[in-house]
Amino acid sequence: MDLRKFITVVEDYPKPGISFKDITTLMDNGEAYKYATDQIVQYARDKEIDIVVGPEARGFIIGCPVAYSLGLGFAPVRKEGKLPRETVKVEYGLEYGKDVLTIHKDAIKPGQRVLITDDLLATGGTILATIQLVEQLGGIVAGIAFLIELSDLGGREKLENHDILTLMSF
Ligand SMILES: O=P(O)(O)OC[C@H]1O[C@H](OP(=O)(O)OP(=O)(O)O)[C@H](O)[C@@H]1O
Ligand SMILES: Nc1ncnc2[nH]cnc12
Repeated sequence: MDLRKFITVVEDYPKPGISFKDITTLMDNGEAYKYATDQIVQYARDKEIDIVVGPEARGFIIGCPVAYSLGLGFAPVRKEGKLPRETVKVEYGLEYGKDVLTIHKDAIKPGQRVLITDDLLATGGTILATIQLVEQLGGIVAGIAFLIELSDLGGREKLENHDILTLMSF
């Protein structure tokens, strides 16, 4: 299936010069959403994953159905102030800003193998921060899966020591 045709490109959103890749037109198509989810599940199957982790908000949309399908749990990475118990945190840069990501301190046990999911790899800031959070807790990043890679923003180069899957690129 050609997943690219389900992505809507919105120019100059949320700021002039940004070409926004809107995944909602993939998610609201049951066949395309299932196909994309199944591709990631297939990628993860032989990696002996213990838990799926994804950053808010769009990492949840990708990671939760993958975790469900693999029969695994999902641990959310959230922006600061959103998780109620003790967290670890890391500051990171975005294509259009800066923020702090957190995860519950007990979300991952040392030695657990983690699949990280997100919708899109741009500069790689979000995913690098997520990797740091997982590793701070002693988790092993066994795979990282995205729907979309923006190939001009250098994210892939920052992840060169990791096993990554992207389902389409722009
Ligand atoms: O590779 P990067 O340059 O870090 O950019 C990619 C990240 O940016 C978007 O999330 P955003 O922070 O906009 O949050 P949202 O999912 O809550 O909209 C997107 O969902 C990725 O997580
Ligand atoms: N160009 C883009 N489109 C959609 N989400 C993004 N997150 C970071 N850059 C993005």
